[in-house]
Amino acid sequence: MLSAVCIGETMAMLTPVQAVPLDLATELHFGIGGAESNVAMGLAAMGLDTHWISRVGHDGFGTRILHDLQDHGVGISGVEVDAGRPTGLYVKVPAQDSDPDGGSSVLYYRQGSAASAMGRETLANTAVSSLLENASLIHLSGITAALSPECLSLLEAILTEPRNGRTISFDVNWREALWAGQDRAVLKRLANLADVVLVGKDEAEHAFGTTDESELRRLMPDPEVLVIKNEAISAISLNRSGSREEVPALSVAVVEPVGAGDSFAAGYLSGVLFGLGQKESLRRGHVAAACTLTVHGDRGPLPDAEQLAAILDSSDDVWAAIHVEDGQFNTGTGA
Ligand SMILES: Nc1ncnc2c1ncn2[C@@H]1O[C@H](COP(=O)(O)OP(=O)(O)OP(=O)(O)O)[C@@H](O)[C@H]1O
Ligand SMILES: O=C(O)C(=O)C[C@H](O)[C@H](O)CO
Repeated sequence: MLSAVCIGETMAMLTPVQAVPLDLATELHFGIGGAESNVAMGLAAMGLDTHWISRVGHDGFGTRILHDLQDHGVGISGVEVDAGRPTGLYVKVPAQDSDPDGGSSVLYYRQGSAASAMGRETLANTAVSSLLENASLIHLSGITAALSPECLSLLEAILTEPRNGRTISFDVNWREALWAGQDRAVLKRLANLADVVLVGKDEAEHAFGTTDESELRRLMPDPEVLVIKNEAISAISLNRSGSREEVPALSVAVVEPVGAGDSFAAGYLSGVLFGLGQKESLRRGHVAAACTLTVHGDRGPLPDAEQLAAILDSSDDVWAAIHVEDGQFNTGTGA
């Protein structure tokens, strides 16, 4: 059976209930957020046997994270509970009207968290090693590399193990606040050890100093596939063999962009795992991202299986006419 394993930190997430600056908030909504566990939930929603490897504190935040993941069908046998360190926390402040780029801002309280203490020795945990050994896909991200030197060495250990038929994907997931004063060159090194690399054009500038497609491929020659996402425009996959596929993004009435990259990763990687071609996999990425873009929060529900299949199989003309709003996919053609 195909199985996927995602590794990384998930935090408790607090966000003002009303769209007001944090100091004026009277109520905070309590949820959870973590890029790699978002991917895990997305892969589980696509019908894959999916597991999450991480560490949480022995506290209510950690317990909530474990329950939420289980509720979404993600296996948690590879999660350690650390009695000596807390679960990480972040606060997401919604976009303000005065905000020129309309983005929400994030405050992290994750230094010294349970997950940031993961390291090479995590691989000695028998549940963890057996999940990794049996995985068809292992998904990692650049966020983990920035959490601590121990977390970085965990990624290096996983990426340099013999593959034995496994695929390792690496989402660059640039997070500005985590890289201040750290050497971002490690991201290029890690990416070149992976089989599939995903990066947003906006992130590429920060992480690699360029958004140019050929230059990015020159900097990352080793992965079998490099996927470059360009928000509302398109996503491009560049194969090591030289082939290139570009699929336009869907037209979406965006409510909030957070989590779209994770949903894209889940959709795209589900295609890779099911053995589909690049065009089909990129389309799956766009569809999953569109579902998330039309909701508040890190993940939106997918269309039912029948509609999903119809959208994914649509002609290029129908694809170009699709508009997504409130989680509804409309083609205007009745298709
Ligand atoms: N305005 C938009 N309209 C339509 N689709 C979009 C839009 N913005 C993002 N997407 C979808 O979300 C995917 C990921 O977006 P983006 O290029 O921002 O990646 P990212 O920077 O990795 O995301 P994240 O900030 O979540 O990590 C895109 O490939 C596309 O499918
Ligand atoms: O920013 C991070 O480190 C997170 O993992 C929190 C969010 O869930 C993430 O930004 C969405 O991708």
